Amino acid sequence: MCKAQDNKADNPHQKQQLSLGKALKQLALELLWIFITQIHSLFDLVVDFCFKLYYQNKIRKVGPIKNKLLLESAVDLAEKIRNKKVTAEEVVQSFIERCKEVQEILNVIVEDRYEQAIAEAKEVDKLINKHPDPASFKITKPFLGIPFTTKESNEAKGFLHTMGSMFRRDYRSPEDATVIGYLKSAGGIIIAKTNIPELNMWTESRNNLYGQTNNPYDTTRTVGGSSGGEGAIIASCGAPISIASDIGGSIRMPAFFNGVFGHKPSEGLTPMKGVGLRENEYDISMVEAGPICKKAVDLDPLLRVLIGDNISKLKLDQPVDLKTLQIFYQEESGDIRCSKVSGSLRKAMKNAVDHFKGITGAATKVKLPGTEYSYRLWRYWMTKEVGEFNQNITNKQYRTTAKAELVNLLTFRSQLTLAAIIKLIDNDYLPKENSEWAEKTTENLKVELLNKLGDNGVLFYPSSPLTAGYHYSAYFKPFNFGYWCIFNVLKFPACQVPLGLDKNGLPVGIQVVAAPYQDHLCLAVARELESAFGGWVNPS
Ligand SMILES: CCCCCCCC/C=C\CCCCCCCC(N)=O
Repeated sequence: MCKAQDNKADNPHQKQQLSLGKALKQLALELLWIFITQIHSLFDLVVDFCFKLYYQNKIRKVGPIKNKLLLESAVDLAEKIRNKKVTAEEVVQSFIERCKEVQEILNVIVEDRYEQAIAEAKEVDKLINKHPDPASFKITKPFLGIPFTTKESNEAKGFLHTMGSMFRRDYRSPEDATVIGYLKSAGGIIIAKTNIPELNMWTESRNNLYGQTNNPYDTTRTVGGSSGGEGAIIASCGAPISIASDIGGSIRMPAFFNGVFGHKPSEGLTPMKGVGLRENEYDISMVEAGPICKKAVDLDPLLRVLIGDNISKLKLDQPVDLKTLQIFYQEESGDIRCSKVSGSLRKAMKNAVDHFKGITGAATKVKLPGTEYSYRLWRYWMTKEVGEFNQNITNKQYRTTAKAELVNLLTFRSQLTLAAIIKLIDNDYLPKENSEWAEKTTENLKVELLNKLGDNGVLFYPSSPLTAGYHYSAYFKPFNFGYWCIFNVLKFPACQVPLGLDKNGLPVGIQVVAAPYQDHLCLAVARELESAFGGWVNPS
C-alpha cells in the first residue's frame, strides 16, 4: 500500500494531476468566498437602504463651539491652569455648559455633579494661588483642575452604578473604582457619567433606564458600545478626557464611531476593582481600562495615571524612531460573519500605510492566521471571565435563561433589552466552542503576530468593516465587532486612531496594534497620524 502511494507520488503525471486538483479546489474555495461576501454585501446594502428610508430627514447635529477652551487638549489646559492663564473654575464651567448644550440632542449624560465639580474647581484655584511652585503639579498632579467623565459602569463614589440594568436601578457606589481614584489623585474633577448598553454587552449604547445615545456626527447613527457615551461626549467637547473600559472593543469601538482616540492597554496593566462588577484588581482577563480623548497628546499622560505602579512595565519614556519602525497591515479579517470592509475604510487604511511608507520606506501586507475566527475565539475566552452573564443580568437575583426572557419579551414583561436577550440566546443555544481548537488557534495567532511585531513593529488593522451604522442596525450585523475583540483575545495593546470623515460626514480610522507592553509604539504612531491627517474633526 505504502509502496503504491510512493509510486504514485513519484509519477510526474500523477503529481501534475494532484497539484491541478489542489489548484481547482483553491479556485472553488475562492469563488465560494467571493459569492458569500457578495451576498453579505448585498444584504448590508438592503438593510442600510431600509434604515436610510426610515431615518431620512431625521438627522440633527450638535451646535457650534463658541468657547475655544473646549478645543484644547487636557495637557494644554492643565498647563494654562498651573500658569494661571485660566482658572480651573472657568475650564470646568466651560465643559459643563457644553455638556448641558449637547445633552438635549445626544442623550449622553446619565448623571452629573456639576455644582460639586465647580466647588472643587474653586478649591483647585485656591491651591494654585497659594502654592509656592504651582509648576511642580505637572509631576505630582498632571491633570489638576481638568474635568473628566466616565462610563456609568465604572464606580464613582456617590454616583448611580446601575450598569444600565433595571435590576440595579437604585444602586449607588460607596467608593471609587481604583482607576477613578487614580485620576482624582492626579487632580482630575469628575463632572458626569455617561451612557452604556445593559451590562456593557452590546455594540450600541441603549438601555431601559436611560434610553439611547446619539452620535454627534449624525444623530440617526449609533455611538457604539460599551463606552458609547464616552465616545460621544469627548467628540462633542463635553469633556476633554475620559476613563473607559474594553473587553471586546468597548474603548476602541466608540472612539472609532465618534472620531476620537482610544487606547486599550496591554494585558494586566490597569487595576479593575470597581470597573463593571469586578471586585478584584488584577484577575487574568481580556478587560482593561483605558483613555478616550480627542487629542493624541493626552493618551500618554492619561495612560500613565491609569496604570499606577505598573508604569515600570512600559517604555513610555523611550523615544520612538518612526523611520526604523516596521509596519504591517491587514485589510480584512477574513471572517465570513463580518461585513466587507467598505471603500472609505480601505482608503483610510491605504492613506495611513502610504504615509508610513514615506517615513519607513516599506510596509508589509499580512493575513494573520485565525483572524477569520475572531468572534468565535472571543466567545470562547469570554467563558473564562469571572461572573456568568445569565446571573449578572438579573443582578444575581436569580439565574435567567434565553427561553424565560423570550417568553417575558413576548408577553411585554421583560426588564431586559433585546441586546441582552440576544446574548442569552448566544449563551444558551449556540454550540459551545471546542476548547482545544480555540486555545491552539489563539496561540498560533499570538505567536505569528509576536514574531512579526517584535519590539519595533506595529500592525495597522481595520477598526471595523463599516462606519457608524444607523440605530438598531447592529442587530443585523452583530459580528462586525470581531475586528476589535480579536485584540482582547490576544491581549495586545491597540489604539484607535481617527483619520477624518467619509463622504457622509462619518468618522473613519484604523487600529494601531503593537506587541504586549510596546504601548509606546501605538501612541507614537497615533501622534504621527494625527499630525498627518488632522485627527479629531469638530462634529459641529
Ligand atoms: C439570534 C441569535 C444570534 C446570536 C448572535 C450573537 C452575536 C453577538 C453576541 C454578543 C455580542 C456582544 C457584543 C459585546 C461587545 C462588548 C464590547 C465590550 N464590552 O468591550
